[in-house]
Amino acid sequence: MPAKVNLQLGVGPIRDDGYHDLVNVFHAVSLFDEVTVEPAPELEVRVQAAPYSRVRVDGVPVDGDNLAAKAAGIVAARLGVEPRVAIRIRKAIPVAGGMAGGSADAAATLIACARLWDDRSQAVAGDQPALTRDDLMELGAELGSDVPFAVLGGTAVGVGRGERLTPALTRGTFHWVFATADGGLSTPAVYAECDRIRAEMGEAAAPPRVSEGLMTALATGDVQGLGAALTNDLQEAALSLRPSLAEVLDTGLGFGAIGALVSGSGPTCAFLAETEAEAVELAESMDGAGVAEQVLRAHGPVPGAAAL
Ligand SMILES: C[C@@](CO)(OP(=O)(O)O)[C@H](O)COP(=O)(O)OP(=O)(O)OC[C@H]1O[C@@H](n2ccc(N)nc2=O)[C@H](O)[C@@H]1O
Ligand SMILES: Nc1ncnc2c1ncn2[C@@H]1O[C@H](COP(=O)(O)OP(=O)(O)O)[C@@H](O)[C@H]1O
Repeated sequence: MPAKVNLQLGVGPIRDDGYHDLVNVFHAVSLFDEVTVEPAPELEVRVQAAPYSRVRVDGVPVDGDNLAAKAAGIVAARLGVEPRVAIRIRKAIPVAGGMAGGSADAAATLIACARLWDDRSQAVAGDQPALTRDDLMELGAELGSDVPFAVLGGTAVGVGRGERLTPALTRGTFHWVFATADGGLSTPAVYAECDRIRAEMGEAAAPPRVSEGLMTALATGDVQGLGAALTNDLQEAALSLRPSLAEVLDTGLGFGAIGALVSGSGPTCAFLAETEAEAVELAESMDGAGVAEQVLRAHGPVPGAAAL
């Protein structure tokens, strides 16, 4: 189940329900959590770092608060069964890193549970599959704004709170380097800091619009154009809460990254490289500079969550 980076995160005014209106261009990258779901006497969640991964999983809940457990509950309720499953999560996506690892685990669990409980529901529903991918994306939106994209994958434009998706046309593969940070950032805290800074500056948030330059760069596979078009309205807030990220971004740009930004609410920073070979070089240089907890490499776009 892939991680994501936001190629454009346009944050508009705060809505009555407390969410912000967004233009959120999601891009799924080849950094995967692995989730297995098996029948069990009762709902159970186990979380560990994936083999060869140094992800710190201590902050991840192993009870009903885990997004994967909530996903199992929501599918069970829809199909009229009990959520009696053991969910095992092997994490390679940084936790609370702005790469939507929890959403990836939730998407995987939605798909796995729908498949596991499909037989019973088919008896009720005839030849129709129990739940289509669209149904699962709808259920996912109840779990979190990023979950529908984790089901869909690829590259997509999200509006509303980020849950209403349209796939974007892309050409080719893009190569990324990610610099993780020690300790996560809370998504609500970063949105609140963005509001605080705007209020302090007396700025009224305008409704965000999709960047045409970004869409053209994606459709034509123009890496330089993509690098120039990367934007994140939460970046200033993430930097305000974690000033050390400025040095991380500067270091990557200094080593020749053709674009750099904080991924979503951070603190992971994303760097675009011209080619795979340049990504390897950039990752080595970043590693040597010692400004990141961990340096990871990935490519995108990749498909969304899938049952194997
Ligand atoms: C910022 C983004 C960018 O993709 O993700 P991360 O970088 O954290 O992974 C998303 O907008 C996060 O999506 P997700 O993590 O699913 O958030 P949710 O559970 O829906 O909401 C958590 C909290 O974030 C804030 N929130 C979220 C979405 C939105 N459009 N406006 C908001 O203000 C609200 O404070 C909300 O209570
Ligand atoms: N399966 C899960 N994996 C990771 N975090 C989870 C999960 N379920 C719930 N959480 C909680 O959600 C928070 C944010 O998770 P995550 O999706 O990793 O980051 P982000 O929202 O920054 O992309 C974590 O700090 C953790 O408390």
